[in-house]
Amino acid sequence: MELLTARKVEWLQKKMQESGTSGLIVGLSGGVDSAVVANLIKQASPDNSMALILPISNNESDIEDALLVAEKIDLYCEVIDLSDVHEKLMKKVVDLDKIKGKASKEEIKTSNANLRARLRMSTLYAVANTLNYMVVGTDNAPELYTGYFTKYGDGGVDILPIADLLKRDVYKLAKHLGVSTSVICKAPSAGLWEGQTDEEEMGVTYEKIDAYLSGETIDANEREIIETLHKKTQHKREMPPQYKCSNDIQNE
Ligand SMILES: Nc1ncnc2c1ncn2[C@@H]1O[C@H](COP(=O)(O)OP(=O)(O)OC[C@H]2O[C@@H]([n+]3cccc(C(=O)O)c3)[C@H](O)[C@@H]2O)[C@@H](O)[C@H]1O
Ligand SMILES: Nc1ncnc2c1ncn2[C@@H]1O[C@H](COP(=O)(O)OP(=O)(O)OP(=O)(O)O)[C@@H](O)[C@H]1O
Ligand SMILES: [Mg+2]
Repeated sequence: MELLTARKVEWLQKKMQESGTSGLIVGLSGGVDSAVVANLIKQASPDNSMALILPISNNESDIEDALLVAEKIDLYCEVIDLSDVHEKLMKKVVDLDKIKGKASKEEIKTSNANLRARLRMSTLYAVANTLNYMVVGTDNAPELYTGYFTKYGDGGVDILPIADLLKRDVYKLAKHLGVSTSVICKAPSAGLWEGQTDEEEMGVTYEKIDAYLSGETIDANEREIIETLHKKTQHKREMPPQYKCSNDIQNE
């Protein structure tokens, strides 16, 4: 874990140097992924790293956990409450003639949830642009493989230092880095609605996705869920398709 930490810290420093950026910023949720990334950016850039806590009607305990993570490693941290902005924007969306009374509750819930992630992304970039920082993402290997992230939301970042880690390795690294038990022990949640947990929404546990990605044998129905999620979300791992006028048409 010590060597892994050192390699990741060196990699972040190299990426900063190559990009000509001056620092690193992460969104801190009170969950384990962002706690690990917060530790890595603090080590990589002690004087030019920061975290933003961006509550949108979040649990008070998550905000407290996020503050504790930052405090423990002396990472500069500020809070911007986005609840009002989110509520106002969402109201304008649901009031559109094309949507009002026509979209289902489920469709609105999804849009409402993903808007949270995209407002956080916009806020992180607003700060990063001002300070010439890079936005550091927190997606891990199972999340990337299953596409369990919001396109251009929490997926909209500049670099992904824990993209290679299985969830079980994120926990190991978190323990090594001294992340508190309250953060490590809570159920992974995107926090996009009350009571949401990653595993319930995906329909498969991180343990099984980790096993699948490690080449271990898992139940056929679980493999099916993982492979379906992966296929359905391929578009999130690629650049948008670009229309190119073919030579045939140009010659016509
Ligand atoms: N085949 C295709 N080719 C190109 N684009 C395609 C497409 N299919 C959909 N799209 C586009 O993608 C959009 C759907 O993707 P997206 O907006 O991502 O939305 P969605 O499919 O809902 O995926 C987000 C999922 O990630 C979860 N999440 C979000 C944020 C954080 C975390 C976390 O772990 O913390 C988890 C969230 O709970 C939800 O299950 C569509 O509205 C459409 O614009
Ligand atoms: N309230 C928040 N404030 C700031 N950033 C947030 C907030 N909620 C989510 N994020 C950002 O979105 C990322 C994706 O959330 P995700 O739930 O996958 O990670 P996590 O909360 O760090 O860990 P876990 O998956 O174990 O809950 C977070 O790591 C964080 O960078
Ligand atoms: Mg979370």
